Amino acid sequence: MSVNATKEDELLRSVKKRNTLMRLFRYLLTYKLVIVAVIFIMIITVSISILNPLIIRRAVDVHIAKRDMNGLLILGGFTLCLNIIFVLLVKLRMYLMAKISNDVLLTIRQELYTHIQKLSFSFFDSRPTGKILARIIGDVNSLKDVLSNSVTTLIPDFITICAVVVIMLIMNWKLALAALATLPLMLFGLWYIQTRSHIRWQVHRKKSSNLNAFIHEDLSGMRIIQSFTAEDETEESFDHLLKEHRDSFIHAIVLNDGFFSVVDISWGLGTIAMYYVAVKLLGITDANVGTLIAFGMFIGMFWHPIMNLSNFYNQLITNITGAERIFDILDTKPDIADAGDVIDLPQIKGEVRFDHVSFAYDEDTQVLNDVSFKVKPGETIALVGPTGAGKTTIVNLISRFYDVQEGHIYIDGYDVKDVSIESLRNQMGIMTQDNFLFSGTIKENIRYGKLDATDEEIIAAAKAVNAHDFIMKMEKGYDTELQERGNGLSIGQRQLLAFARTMVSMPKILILDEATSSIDTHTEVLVQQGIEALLKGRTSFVIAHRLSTIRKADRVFVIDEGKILEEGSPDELLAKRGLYYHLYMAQFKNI
Ligand SMILES: Nc1ncnc2c1ncn2[C@@H]1O[C@H](COP(=O)(O)OP(=O)(O)OP(=O)(O)O)[C@@H](O)[C@H]1O
Repeated sequence: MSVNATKEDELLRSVKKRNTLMRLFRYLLTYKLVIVAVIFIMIITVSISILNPLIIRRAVDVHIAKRDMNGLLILGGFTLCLNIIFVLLVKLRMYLMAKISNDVLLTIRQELYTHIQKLSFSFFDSRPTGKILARIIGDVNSLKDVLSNSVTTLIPDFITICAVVVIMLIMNWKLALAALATLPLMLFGLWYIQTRSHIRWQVHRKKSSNLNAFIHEDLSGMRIIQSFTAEDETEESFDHLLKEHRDSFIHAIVLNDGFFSVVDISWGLGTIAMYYVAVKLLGITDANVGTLIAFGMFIGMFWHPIMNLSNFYNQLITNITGAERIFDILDTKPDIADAGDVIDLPQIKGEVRFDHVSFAYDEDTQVLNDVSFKVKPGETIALVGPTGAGKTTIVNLISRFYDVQEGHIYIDGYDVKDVSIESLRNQMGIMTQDNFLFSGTIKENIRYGKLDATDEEIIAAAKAVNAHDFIMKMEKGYDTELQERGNGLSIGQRQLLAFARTMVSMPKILILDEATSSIDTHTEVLVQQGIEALLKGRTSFVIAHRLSTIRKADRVFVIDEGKILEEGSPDELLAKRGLYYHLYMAQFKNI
Protein backbone atom coordinates (compact mmCIF):
# COMPACT_ATOMS: atom_id res chain seq x y z
CA MET A 1 0.00 0.00 0.00
CA SER A 2 1.25 3.41 -0.83
CA VAL A 3 2.35 5.47 2.16
CA ASN A 4 2.94 8.41 -0.11
CA ALA A 5 -0.12 8.58 -2.29
CA THR A 6 -0.50 10.89 -5.27
CA LYS A 7 -2.41 13.63 -3.51
CA GLU A 8 -0.56 13.41 -0.21
CA ASP A 9 2.45 15.58 0.52
CA GLU A 10 5.71 13.65 0.65
CA LEU A 11 7.53 13.14 3.90
CA LEU A 12 11.11 14.34 3.97
CA ARG A 13 13.77 13.74 6.57
CA SER A 14 14.79 17.04 8.07
CA VAL A 15 18.36 18.03 7.26
CA LYS A 16 20.34 21.14 8.07
CA LYS A 17 20.30 23.65 5.20
CA ARG A 18 24.03 24.15 5.59
CA ASN A 19 24.74 20.45 5.10
CA THR A 20 22.61 20.36 1.96
CA LEU A 21 24.44 23.37 0.55
CA MET A 22 27.88 21.99 1.32
CA ARG A 23 26.94 18.73 -0.33
CA LEU A 24 25.60 20.50 -3.39
CA PHE A 25 28.65 22.72 -3.79
CA ARG A 26 30.94 19.72 -3.38
CA TYR A 27 29.87 18.71 -6.89
CA LEU A 28 31.49 21.91 -8.16
CA LEU A 29 34.83 20.92 -6.69
CA THR A 30 35.33 18.39 -9.50
CA TYR A 31 35.81 21.40 -11.76
CA LYS A 32 38.42 23.12 -9.58
CA LEU A 33 40.63 24.22 -12.46
CA VAL A 34 37.82 25.75 -14.49
CA ILE A 35 36.48 27.46 -11.39
CA VAL A 36 39.90 28.93 -10.67
CA ALA A 37 39.95 30.21 -14.28
CA VAL A 38 36.46 31.66 -13.83
CA ILE A 39 37.51 33.35 -10.58
CA PHE A 40 40.58 34.77 -12.28
CA ILE A 41 38.42 36.15 -15.09
CA MET A 42 36.08 37.62 -12.52
CA ILE A 43 38.86 39.33 -10.61
CA ILE A 44 39.84 41.07 -13.87
CA THR A 45 36.24 42.05 -14.71
CA VAL A 46 35.54 43.29 -11.18
CA SER A 47 38.76 45.33 -11.27
CA ILE A 48 37.69 46.86 -14.58
CA SER A 49 34.30 47.81 -13.21
CA ILE A 50 35.88 49.33 -10.10
CA LEU A 51 38.28 51.32 -12.29
CA ASN A 52 35.44 52.99 -14.21
CA PRO A 53 34.34 55.43 -11.44
CA LEU A 54 37.98 56.25 -10.71
CA ILE A 55 38.50 56.99 -14.43
CA ILE A 56 35.46 59.26 -14.39
CA ARG A 57 36.73 61.00 -11.29
CA ARG A 58 40.03 61.63 -13.08
CA ALA A 59 38.23 62.80 -16.23
CA VAL A 60 36.14 65.31 -14.26
CA ASP A 61 38.61 66.45 -11.63
CA VAL A 62 41.78 66.48 -13.76
CA HIS A 63 41.13 66.62 -17.52
CA ILE A 64 37.81 68.48 -17.69
CA ALA A 65 38.80 70.83 -14.86
CA LYS A 66 42.02 71.68 -16.79
CA ARG A 67 40.25 71.59 -20.20
CA ASP A 68 42.83 68.94 -21.31
CA MET A 69 41.05 67.45 -24.38
CA ASN A 70 43.97 65.27 -25.49
CA GLY A 71 44.27 63.68 -22.09
CA LEU A 72 40.49 63.16 -22.06
CA LEU A 73 40.59 61.40 -25.49
CA ILE A 74 43.43 59.10 -24.43
CA LEU A 75 41.55 58.28 -21.25
CA GLY A 76 38.38 57.62 -23.33
CA GLY A 77 40.26 55.28 -25.72
CA PHE A 78 41.82 53.44 -22.81
CA THR A 79 38.41 53.04 -21.15
CA LEU A 80 36.87 51.74 -24.39
CA CYS A 81 39.58 49.04 -24.79
CA LEU A 82 39.21 48.10 -21.15
CA ASN A 83 35.46 47.67 -21.51
CA ILE A 84 35.72 45.64 -24.72
CA ILE A 85 38.01 43.24 -22.83
CA PHE A 86 35.43 43.31 -20.04
CA VAL A 87 32.57 42.22 -22.36
CA LEU A 88 34.65 39.42 -23.92
CA LEU A 89 35.72 38.10 -20.53
CA VAL A 90 32.14 38.17 -19.23
CA LYS A 91 31.02 36.11 -22.24
CA LEU A 92 33.79 33.57 -21.63
CA ARG A 93 32.87 33.36 -17.94
CA MET A 94 29.21 32.80 -18.77
CA TYR A 95 30.10 30.01 -21.20
CA LEU A 96 32.36 28.25 -18.69
CA MET A 97 29.82 28.48 -15.89
CA ALA A 98 26.96 27.27 -18.08
CA LYS A 99 29.10 24.27 -18.99
CA ILE A 100 30.08 23.47 -15.41
CA SER A 101 26.56 23.79 -14.01
CA ASN A 102 25.07 21.65 -16.77
CA ASP A 103 27.75 19.02 -16.22
CA VAL A 104 26.95 18.97 -12.51
CA LEU A 105 23.23 18.56 -13.25
CA LEU A 106 24.10 15.68 -15.57
CA THR A 107 26.17 14.02 -12.84
CA ILE A 108 23.39 14.44 -10.26
CA ARG A 109 20.81 13.03 -12.69
CA GLN A 110 23.06 10.06 -13.47
CA GLU A 111 23.64 9.38 -9.77
CA LEU A 112 19.92 9.62 -9.06
CA TYR A 113 19.00 7.32 -11.92
CA THR A 114 21.65 4.72 -11.03
CA HIS A 115 20.63 4.86 -7.39
CA ILE A 116 16.91 4.60 -8.09
CA GLN A 117 17.55 1.51 -10.23
CA LYS A 118 19.05 -0.18 -7.17
CA LEU A 119 16.18 0.65 -4.84
CA SER A 120 13.93 -2.12 -3.69
CA PHE A 121 10.31 -2.79 -4.58
CA SER A 122 9.28 -1.33 -1.24
CA PHE A 123 10.57 2.09 -2.34
CA PHE A 124 8.44 1.99 -5.48
CA ASP A 125 5.47 0.57 -3.55
CA SER A 126 5.50 3.72 -1.45
CA ARG A 127 5.96 6.36 -4.15
CA PRO A 128 3.94 7.17 -7.22
CA THR A 129 6.15 7.21 -10.34
CA GLY A 130 5.23 10.83 -11.05
CA LYS A 131 6.82 11.90 -7.77
CA ILE A 132 10.04 10.11 -8.60
CA LEU A 133 9.99 11.76 -12.04
CA ALA A 134 9.47 15.15 -10.41
CA ARG A 135 12.69 14.68 -8.46
CA ILE A 136 14.78 13.52 -11.41
CA ILE A 137 13.55 16.23 -13.76
CA GLY A 138 12.06 19.21 -11.90
CA ASP A 139 14.09 19.22 -8.71
CA VAL A 140 17.37 18.74 -10.55
CA ASN A 141 16.48 21.56 -12.98
CA SER A 142 15.77 23.88 -10.08
CA LEU A 143 19.43 23.64 -9.06
CA LYS A 144 20.76 24.96 -12.35
CA ASP A 145 20.70 28.67 -11.50
CA VAL A 146 21.83 28.08 -7.94
CA LEU A 147 24.92 26.25 -9.14
CA SER A 148 25.98 28.68 -11.83
CA ASN A 149 25.17 31.77 -9.77
CA SER A 150 27.02 30.39 -6.77
CA VAL A 151 30.27 31.02 -8.61
CA THR A 152 29.28 33.89 -10.90
CA THR A 153 27.36 35.90 -8.31
CA LEU A 154 28.71 34.88 -4.97
CA ILE A 155 32.39 35.36 -5.69
CA PRO A 156 32.53 38.50 -7.90
CA ASP A 157 29.85 40.29 -5.94
CA PHE A 158 31.54 39.52 -2.68
CA ILE A 159 34.88 40.74 -4.08
CA THR A 160 33.17 43.87 -5.46
CA ILE A 161 31.53 44.68 -2.15
CA CYS A 162 34.79 44.30 -0.22
CA ALA A 163 36.78 46.31 -2.76
CA VAL A 164 34.16 49.07 -2.98
CA VAL A 165 33.93 49.35 0.81
CA VAL A 166 37.71 49.61 1.14
CA ILE A 167 37.96 52.25 -1.63
CA MET A 168 35.04 54.24 -0.19
CA LEU A 169 36.60 54.16 3.30
CA ILE A 170 39.92 55.33 1.89
CA MET A 171 38.30 58.09 -0.21
CA ASN A 172 36.13 59.45 2.59
CA TRP A 173 35.31 57.35 5.61
CA LYS A 174 32.49 59.59 6.82
CA LEU A 175 30.64 59.37 3.51
CA ALA A 176 31.31 55.62 3.46
CA LEU A 177 29.84 55.07 6.91
CA ALA A 178 26.80 57.17 6.06
CA ALA A 179 26.21 55.16 2.88
CA LEU A 180 26.50 51.83 4.72
CA ALA A 181 24.52 52.83 7.79
CA THR A 182 21.41 50.96 6.63
CA LEU A 183 23.21 47.62 6.21
CA PRO A 184 22.02 46.19 9.58
CA LEU A 185 18.43 47.02 8.63
CA MET A 186 18.82 44.98 5.44
CA LEU A 187 20.43 42.02 7.20
CA PHE A 188 17.62 41.87 9.74
CA GLY A 189 14.98 42.07 6.98
CA LEU A 190 16.59 39.25 4.99
CA TRP A 191 16.95 37.01 8.02
CA TYR A 192 13.29 37.56 8.92
CA ILE A 193 12.08 36.69 5.44
CA GLN A 194 14.28 33.67 4.81
CA THR A 195 13.33 31.89 8.02
CA ARG A 196 9.70 31.91 6.90
CA SER A 197 10.25 31.50 3.19
CA HIS A 198 12.07 28.15 3.22
CA ILE A 199 9.10 26.26 4.68
CA ARG A 200 6.75 27.79 2.14
CA TRP A 201 8.97 26.68 -0.73
CA GLN A 202 9.14 23.17 0.72
CA VAL A 203 5.35 23.05 0.66
CA HIS A 204 5.29 24.36 -2.91
CA ARG A 205 7.72 21.67 -4.15
CA LYS A 206 5.56 19.00 -2.54
CA LYS A 207 2.49 20.40 -4.27
CA SER A 208 4.38 20.39 -7.60
CA SER A 209 5.28 16.79 -6.95
CA ASN A 210 1.64 15.87 -6.23
CA LEU A 211 0.56 17.52 -9.45
CA ASN A 212 3.25 15.71 -11.37
CA ALA A 213 2.28 12.36 -9.88
CA PHE A 214 -1.37 12.97 -10.66
CA ILE A 215 -0.72 13.89 -14.29
CA HIS A 216 1.52 10.87 -14.73
CA GLU A 217 -1.07 8.53 -13.24
CA ASP A 218 -3.87 10.19 -15.16
CA LEU A 219 -2.13 9.84 -18.51
CA SER A 220 -1.15 6.24 -17.81
CA GLY A 221 -4.76 5.41 -16.93
CA MET A 222 -6.38 7.48 -19.69
CA ARG A 223 -7.99 4.45 -21.33
CA ILE A 224 -9.68 3.48 -18.06
CA ILE A 225 -10.72 7.08 -17.38
CA GLN A 226 -12.32 7.37 -20.78
CA SER A 227 -13.97 3.96 -20.67
CA PHE A 228 -15.56 4.79 -17.33
CA THR A 229 -16.31 8.34 -18.50
CA ALA A 230 -14.58 9.61 -15.40
CA GLU A 231 -13.15 12.69 -17.12
CA ASP A 232 -15.15 15.15 -15.00
CA GLU A 233 -14.01 13.59 -11.72
CA THR A 234 -10.35 13.51 -12.71
CA GLU A 235 -10.62 17.09 -13.96
CA GLU A 236 -12.00 18.06 -10.56
CA SER A 237 -9.06 16.41 -8.82
CA PHE A 238 -6.68 18.04 -11.27
CA ASP A 239 -8.22 21.48 -10.66
CA HIS A 240 -7.90 20.93 -6.94
CA LEU A 241 -4.22 20.01 -7.18
CA LEU A 242 -3.62 22.87 -9.59
CA LYS A 243 -5.21 25.28 -7.15
CA GLU A 244 -3.08 23.96 -4.28
CA HIS A 245 -0.01 24.33 -6.48
CA ARG A 246 -0.89 27.91 -7.41
CA ASP A 247 -1.79 28.92 -3.85
CA SER A 248 1.41 27.46 -2.41
CA PHE A 249 3.39 29.38 -5.04
CA ILE A 250 1.65 32.65 -4.28
CA HIS A 251 2.09 32.03 -0.57
CA ALA A 252 5.82 31.59 -1.05
CA ILE A 253 6.43 34.26 -3.68
CA VAL A 254 4.63 36.98 -1.71
CA LEU A 255 7.18 36.61 1.02
CA ASN A 256 10.02 36.31 -1.44
CA ASP A 257 9.24 39.58 -3.15
CA GLY A 258 9.91 41.21 0.21
CA PHE A 259 13.60 40.42 -0.35
CA PHE A 260 13.92 43.08 -3.02
CA SER A 261 11.91 45.71 -1.16
CA VAL A 262 14.17 45.31 1.87
CA VAL A 263 17.29 45.83 -0.26
CA ASP A 264 15.68 48.73 -2.18
CA ILE A 265 14.67 50.54 1.00
CA SER A 266 18.10 50.06 2.57
CA TRP A 267 19.77 51.23 -0.65
CA GLY A 268 17.55 54.34 -0.87
CA LEU A 269 17.98 55.30 2.77
CA GLY A 270 21.76 54.71 2.53
CA THR A 271 21.98 57.02 -0.50
CA ILE A 272 19.97 59.73 1.24
CA ALA A 273 22.21 59.43 4.30
CA MET A 274 25.31 59.69 2.09
CA TYR A 275 24.11 62.81 0.28
CA TYR A 276 22.97 64.37 3.53
CA VAL A 277 26.43 63.96 5.01
CA ALA A 278 28.04 64.92 1.70
CA VAL A 279 26.17 68.20 1.44
CA LYS A 280 27.23 69.04 4.98
CA LEU A 281 30.80 67.97 4.24
CA LEU A 282 30.85 69.82 0.90
CA GLY A 283 29.80 72.90 2.70
CA ILE A 284 32.72 72.69 5.06
CA THR A 285 35.54 70.56 3.76
CA ASP A 286 37.29 68.55 1.15
CA ALA A 287 34.77 66.58 -0.87
CA ASN A 288 34.87 67.88 -4.44
CA VAL A 289 32.46 67.16 -7.31
CA GLY A 290 34.49 64.29 -8.84
CA THR A 291 34.62 62.50 -5.50
CA LEU A 292 30.89 62.92 -5.05
CA ILE A 293 30.11 61.55 -8.54
CA ALA A 294 32.49 58.63 -7.93
CA PHE A 295 30.86 58.05 -4.55
CA GLY A 296 27.42 58.04 -6.16
CA MET A 297 28.69 55.36 -8.56
CA PHE A 298 30.35 53.37 -5.78
CA ILE A 299 27.14 53.40 -3.80
CA GLY A 300 25.43 51.80 -6.79
CA MET A 301 28.34 49.40 -7.09
CA PHE A 302 27.95 48.49 -3.44
CA TRP A 303 24.20 47.99 -3.39
CA HIS A 304 23.95 46.37 -6.79
CA PRO A 305 25.93 43.29 -5.74
CA ILE A 306 24.03 43.29 -2.48
CA MET A 307 20.86 43.14 -4.55
CA ASN A 308 22.43 40.32 -6.60
CA LEU A 309 23.48 38.49 -3.48
CA SER A 310 20.02 38.77 -1.97
CA ASN A 311 18.62 37.58 -5.26
CA PHE A 312 20.99 34.62 -5.10
CA TYR A 313 20.07 33.99 -1.48
CA ASN A 314 16.47 34.16 -2.50
CA GLN A 315 17.11 31.62 -5.25
CA LEU A 316 18.92 29.46 -2.77
CA ILE A 317 16.00 29.49 -0.35
CA THR A 318 13.59 28.81 -3.21
CA ASN A 319 15.55 25.94 -4.67
CA ILE A 320 17.40 24.39 -1.77
CA THR A 321 14.32 22.27 -1.21
CA GLY A 322 15.01 20.72 -4.63
CA ALA A 323 18.45 19.68 -3.41
CA GLU A 324 16.96 18.35 -0.15
CA ARG A 325 14.54 16.20 -2.11
CA ILE A 326 17.31 14.87 -4.37
CA PHE A 327 19.59 13.97 -1.46
CA ASP A 328 16.62 12.39 0.30
CA ILE A 329 16.47 9.83 -2.51
CA LEU A 330 20.25 9.44 -2.77
CA ASP A 331 20.34 8.70 0.97
CA THR A 332 17.59 6.10 0.78
CA LYS A 333 19.30 2.76 1.28
CA PRO A 334 17.92 -0.14 -0.75
CA ASP A 335 16.12 -2.52 1.64
CA ILE A 336 17.40 -5.39 -0.40
CA ALA A 337 21.13 -5.23 -0.94
CA ASP A 338 24.02 -7.66 -1.00
CA ALA A 339 25.51 -8.25 2.42
CA GLY A 340 29.25 -7.67 2.61
CA ASP A 341 30.30 -11.32 2.31
CA VAL A 342 27.94 -12.72 -0.33
CA ILE A 343 29.08 -15.22 -2.93
CA ASP A 344 27.91 -15.62 -6.50
CA LEU A 345 25.28 -18.30 -6.85
CA PRO A 346 26.85 -21.03 -9.00
CA GLN A 347 24.97 -22.55 -11.94
CA ILE A 348 21.90 -24.02 -10.24
CA LYS A 349 19.75 -27.06 -10.86
CA GLY A 350 16.66 -25.28 -9.57
CA GLU A 351 15.72 -26.73 -6.18
CA VAL A 352 13.66 -24.27 -4.10
CA ARG A 353 13.00 -24.68 -0.39
CA PHE A 354 10.97 -22.48 1.95
CA ASP A 355 11.87 -23.12 5.57
CA HIS A 356 9.30 -21.73 8.06
CA VAL A 357 8.97 -18.47 6.15
CA SER A 358 6.88 -15.64 7.60
CA PHE A 359 6.54 -12.28 5.90
CA ALA A 360 4.71 -8.95 6.21
CA TYR A 361 4.89 -5.88 3.96
CA ASP A 362 4.30 -3.68 6.98
CA GLU A 363 3.98 -4.19 10.72
CA ASP A 364 0.18 -4.30 10.68
CA THR A 365 -0.59 -7.26 8.44
CA GLN A 366 1.10 -10.63 8.34
CA VAL A 367 0.93 -11.94 4.76
CA LEU A 368 2.74 -15.30 4.98
CA ASN A 369 2.61 -17.46 8.11
CA ASP A 370 5.22 -20.14 8.65
CA VAL A 371 5.28 -21.43 5.07
CA SER A 372 7.50 -24.45 4.33
CA PHE A 373 7.83 -26.46 1.12
CA LYS A 374 10.42 -28.06 -1.09
CA VAL A 375 10.34 -28.05 -4.90
CA LYS A 376 12.57 -30.40 -6.91
CA PRO A 377 14.51 -29.16 -9.94
CA GLY A 378 12.32 -29.17 -13.06
CA GLU A 379 9.03 -29.41 -11.15
CA THR A 380 6.09 -27.23 -12.20
CA ILE A 381 4.11 -25.83 -9.29
CA ALA A 382 0.75 -24.19 -9.86
CA LEU A 383 -0.14 -21.68 -7.16
CA VAL A 384 -3.87 -21.26 -6.79
CA GLY A 385 -6.03 -19.60 -4.18
CA PRO A 386 -8.39 -16.72 -3.59
CA THR A 387 -7.33 -13.16 -4.35
CA GLY A 388 -5.02 -11.63 -1.77
CA ALA A 389 -4.03 -15.10 -0.48
CA GLY A 390 -0.29 -14.48 -0.86
CA LYS A 391 0.58 -16.17 -4.18
CA THR A 392 2.43 -13.18 -5.66
CA THR A 393 4.15 -12.63 -2.36
CA ILE A 394 5.60 -16.16 -2.42
CA VAL A 395 7.06 -15.70 -5.90
CA ASN A 396 8.38 -12.21 -5.05
CA LEU A 397 10.28 -13.71 -2.13
CA ILE A 398 11.92 -16.38 -4.31
CA SER A 399 13.46 -13.62 -6.46
CA ARG A 400 14.30 -11.72 -3.27
CA PHE A 401 12.36 -8.61 -4.15
CA TYR A 402 11.59 -8.47 -0.43
CA ASP A 403 13.37 -10.07 2.52
CA VAL A 404 11.60 -12.52 4.79
CA GLN A 405 11.21 -11.55 8.42
CA GLU A 406 11.36 -15.12 9.72
CA GLY A 407 12.66 -18.35 8.24
CA HIS A 408 14.85 -18.95 5.20
CA ILE A 409 14.57 -19.48 1.47
CA TYR A 410 17.11 -21.82 -0.11
CA ILE A 411 17.92 -22.23 -3.79
CA ASP A 412 19.96 -25.41 -4.36
CA GLY A 413 20.80 -25.25 -0.66
CA TYR A 414 22.03 -21.63 -0.77
CA ASP A 415 20.18 -19.11 1.40
CA VAL A 416 19.06 -16.35 -0.99
CA LYS A 417 20.48 -13.79 1.46
CA ASP A 418 23.96 -15.31 1.17
CA VAL A 419 24.30 -14.96 -2.58
CA SER A 420 24.58 -11.85 -4.72
CA ILE A 421 21.27 -10.55 -5.98
CA GLU A 422 22.59 -10.31 -9.53
CA SER A 423 23.72 -13.94 -9.65
CA LEU A 424 20.37 -15.00 -8.17
CA ARG A 425 18.13 -13.05 -10.51
CA ASN A 426 20.28 -13.89 -13.53
CA GLN A 427 19.14 -17.49 -13.17
CA MET A 428 15.48 -16.62 -12.83
CA GLY A 429 12.92 -15.71 -15.40
CA ILE A 430 10.14 -13.56 -14.07
CA MET A 431 7.00 -12.91 -16.03
CA THR A 432 4.38 -10.74 -14.45
CA GLN A 433 0.86 -10.25 -15.77
CA ASP A 434 1.94 -6.89 -17.08
CA ASN A 435 4.04 -7.93 -20.06
CA PHE A 436 5.84 -4.64 -20.10
CA LEU A 437 7.39 -3.88 -23.46
CA PHE A 438 9.69 -0.94 -24.06
CA SER A 439 9.64 1.36 -27.03
CA GLY A 440 12.27 0.02 -29.43
CA THR A 441 12.39 -2.81 -31.93
CA ILE A 442 11.00 -6.29 -31.32
CA LYS A 443 14.54 -7.62 -31.41
CA GLU A 444 15.69 -5.18 -28.74
CA ASN A 445 12.75 -6.11 -26.55
CA ILE A 446 13.52 -9.82 -26.74
CA ARG A 447 17.23 -9.15 -26.20
CA TYR A 448 16.30 -7.54 -22.87
CA GLY A 449 16.19 -11.07 -21.46
CA LYS A 450 19.85 -11.63 -22.32
CA LEU A 451 21.77 -8.55 -23.32
CA ASP A 452 24.44 -10.43 -25.27
CA ALA A 453 22.03 -12.72 -27.12
CA THR A 454 22.82 -13.22 -30.83
CA ASP A 455 20.17 -12.73 -33.51
CA GLU A 456 20.05 -16.51 -33.91
CA GLU A 457 19.33 -17.01 -30.21
CA ILE A 458 16.60 -14.38 -30.40
CA ILE A 459 14.94 -16.05 -33.37
CA ALA A 460 15.26 -19.50 -31.76
CA ALA A 461 13.62 -18.20 -28.57
CA ALA A 462 10.81 -16.58 -30.55
CA LYS A 463 10.27 -19.80 -32.51
CA ALA A 464 10.19 -21.88 -29.33
CA VAL A 465 7.34 -19.86 -27.89
CA ASN A 466 5.37 -19.48 -31.15
CA ALA A 467 6.15 -15.77 -31.55
CA HIS A 468 8.20 -16.09 -34.76
CA ASP A 469 5.30 -16.37 -37.21
CA PHE A 470 3.47 -13.26 -36.15
CA ILE A 471 6.74 -11.31 -35.96
CA MET A 472 7.61 -12.30 -39.52
CA LYS A 473 4.19 -11.14 -40.71
CA MET A 474 4.99 -7.63 -39.52
CA GLU A 475 6.37 -5.19 -42.05
CA LYS A 476 9.92 -5.09 -40.72
CA GLY A 477 9.94 -8.42 -38.89
CA TYR A 478 12.26 -8.37 -35.88
CA ASP A 479 13.21 -4.77 -36.66
CA THR A 480 9.64 -3.51 -36.27
CA GLU A 481 9.55 -0.56 -33.90
CA LEU A 482 7.16 -1.02 -30.97
CA GLN A 483 5.23 1.81 -29.45
CA GLU A 484 5.43 2.58 -25.73
CA ARG A 485 4.34 -0.44 -23.65
CA GLY A 486 3.75 -2.39 -26.85
CA ASN A 487 0.65 -0.40 -27.78
CA GLY A 488 -0.40 -1.43 -31.24
CA LEU A 489 0.11 -5.16 -30.53
CA SER A 490 -2.68 -7.45 -29.41
CA ILE A 491 -2.60 -8.76 -25.82
CA GLY A 492 -1.73 -12.24 -27.07
CA GLN A 493 1.12 -10.88 -29.20
CA ARG A 494 2.50 -8.97 -26.25
CA GLN A 495 2.41 -12.16 -24.19
CA LEU A 496 4.24 -14.11 -26.86
CA LEU A 497 6.96 -11.45 -27.06
CA ALA A 498 7.31 -11.50 -23.28
CA PHE A 499 7.64 -15.30 -23.44
CA ALA A 500 10.38 -14.96 -26.04
CA ARG A 501 12.17 -12.42 -23.84
CA THR A 502 12.13 -14.86 -20.93
CA MET A 503 12.97 -17.83 -23.13
CA VAL A 504 16.15 -16.20 -24.44
CA SER A 505 17.43 -15.79 -20.89
CA MET A 506 17.21 -19.58 -20.35
CA PRO A 507 16.33 -19.32 -16.67
CA LYS A 508 16.66 -22.31 -14.34
CA ILE A 509 13.73 -21.11 -12.26
CA LEU A 510 10.71 -19.60 -13.93
CA ILE A 511 8.10 -17.48 -12.25
CA LEU A 512 5.02 -16.88 -14.27
CA ASP A 513 2.00 -14.88 -13.27
CA GLU A 514 -0.36 -16.14 -15.90
CA ALA A 515 -2.40 -13.39 -17.53
CA THR A 516 -6.13 -13.57 -16.92
CA SER A 517 -7.25 -11.63 -19.99
CA SER A 518 -9.07 -13.70 -22.55
CA ILE A 519 -7.67 -13.83 -26.04
CA ASP A 520 -8.97 -15.34 -29.27
CA THR A 521 -8.92 -19.11 -29.56
CA HIS A 522 -6.13 -19.27 -32.11
CA THR A 523 -3.79 -17.06 -30.08
CA GLU A 524 -4.85 -18.88 -26.89
CA VAL A 525 -3.53 -22.12 -28.39
CA LEU A 526 -0.29 -20.39 -29.37
CA VAL A 527 0.04 -18.91 -25.87
CA GLN A 528 -0.59 -22.25 -24.20
CA GLN A 529 2.02 -23.91 -26.37
CA GLY A 530 4.35 -21.01 -25.59
CA ILE A 531 3.85 -21.55 -21.87
CA GLU A 532 4.53 -25.25 -22.22
CA ALA A 533 7.75 -24.52 -24.08
CA LEU A 534 8.78 -22.13 -21.35
CA LEU A 535 8.04 -24.52 -18.49
CA LYS A 536 9.88 -27.44 -20.02
CA GLY A 537 13.04 -28.42 -18.16
CA ARG A 538 12.91 -25.73 -15.47
CA THR A 539 11.57 -25.34 -12.00
CA SER A 540 8.45 -23.26 -12.47
CA PHE A 541 6.05 -21.46 -10.20
CA VAL A 542 2.92 -20.47 -12.05
CA ILE A 543 0.23 -18.33 -10.53
CA ALA A 544 -2.20 -20.26 -12.61
CA HIS A 545 -5.44 -19.06 -14.10
CA ARG A 546 -5.72 -21.52 -16.98
CA LEU A 547 -7.16 -24.92 -16.31
CA SER A 548 -4.75 -26.40 -18.86
CA THR A 549 -1.75 -25.06 -16.92
CA ILE A 550 -3.07 -26.35 -13.61
CA ARG A 551 -3.78 -29.78 -15.05
CA LYS A 552 -0.26 -30.04 -16.45
CA ALA A 553 1.40 -28.94 -13.21
CA ASP A 554 3.29 -31.57 -11.22
CA ARG A 555 1.89 -30.21 -7.99
CA VAL A 556 -0.66 -27.62 -6.98
CA PHE A 557 -0.24 -25.43 -3.88
CA VAL A 558 -3.52 -24.07 -2.64
CA ILE A 559 -2.78 -20.87 -0.78
CA ASP A 560 -5.14 -19.11 1.57
CA GLU A 561 -4.48 -16.46 4.21
CA GLY A 562 -0.73 -16.79 3.85
CA LYS A 563 -0.59 -20.56 4.33
CA ILE A 564 -0.38 -23.56 2.05
CA LEU A 565 -3.69 -25.25 2.84
CA GLU A 566 -3.46 -28.08 0.36
CA GLU A 567 -0.71 -29.54 -1.70
CA GLY A 568 -0.58 -32.40 -4.19
CA SER A 569 -1.08 -33.39 -7.81
CA PRO A 570 -4.18 -31.88 -9.49
CA ASP A 571 -5.94 -35.24 -9.45
CA GLU A 572 -5.12 -35.97 -5.81
CA LEU A 573 -6.48 -32.58 -4.78
CA LEU A 574 -9.67 -32.99 -6.78
CA ALA A 575 -10.23 -36.35 -5.13
CA LYS A 576 -9.68 -34.78 -1.72
CA ARG A 577 -12.68 -32.48 -2.25
CA GLY A 578 -11.16 -29.67 -0.20
CA LEU A 579 -10.56 -26.02 -1.02
CA TYR A 580 -9.00 -26.84 -4.40
CA TYR A 581 -12.05 -28.85 -5.37
CA HIS A 582 -14.33 -25.91 -4.51
CA LEU A 583 -12.16 -23.38 -6.31
CA TYR A 584 -12.03 -25.72 -9.28
CA MET A 585 -15.76 -26.21 -9.32
CA ALA A 586 -16.41 -22.48 -9.00
CA GLN A 587 -13.98 -21.50 -11.75
CA PHE A 588 -13.79 -24.33 -14.20
CA LYS A 589 -16.87 -26.53 -13.96
CA ASN A 590 -18.37 -24.97 -17.07
CA ILE A 591 -15.25 -25.35 -19.20
N1 LIG B 1 3.44 -4.05 -1.87
C1 LIG B 1 2.56 -4.36 -0.92
N2 LIG B 1 2.51 -3.63 0.19
C2 LIG B 1 1.63 -3.93 1.18
N3 LIG B 1 0.77 -4.98 1.12
C3 LIG B 1 0.77 -5.75 0.02
C4 LIG B 1 1.67 -5.47 -1.05
N4 LIG B 1 1.47 -6.40 -2.02
C5 LIG B 1 0.48 -7.21 -1.56
N5 LIG B 1 0.07 -6.82 -0.34
C6 LIG B 1 -0.94 -7.49 0.50
O1 LIG B 1 -0.49 -8.78 0.76
C7 LIG B 1 -1.55 -9.72 0.66
C8 LIG B 1 -1.18 -10.82 -0.32
O2 LIG B 1 -1.07 -10.25 -1.60
P1 LIG B 1 -0.61 -11.05 -2.88
O3 LIG B 1 -0.43 -10.09 -3.99
O4 LIG B 1 0.50 -11.95 -2.53
O5 LIG B 1 -1.93 -11.93 -3.16
P2 LIG B 1 -2.27 -12.88 -4.37
O6 LIG B 1 -2.63 -14.20 -3.80
O7 LIG B 1 -1.19 -12.85 -5.37
O8 LIG B 1 -3.56 -12.16 -4.95
P3 LIG B 1 -4.06 -12.04 -6.47
O9 LIG B 1 -4.46 -13.39 -6.92
O10 LIG B 1 -5.26 -11.15 -6.32
O11 LIG B 1 -2.97 -11.42 -7.23
C9 LIG B 1 -2.76 -8.93 0.26
O12 LIG B 1 -3.53 -8.71 1.43
C10 LIG B 1 -2.25 -7.64 -0.27
O13 LIG B 1 -3.12 -6.59 0.03
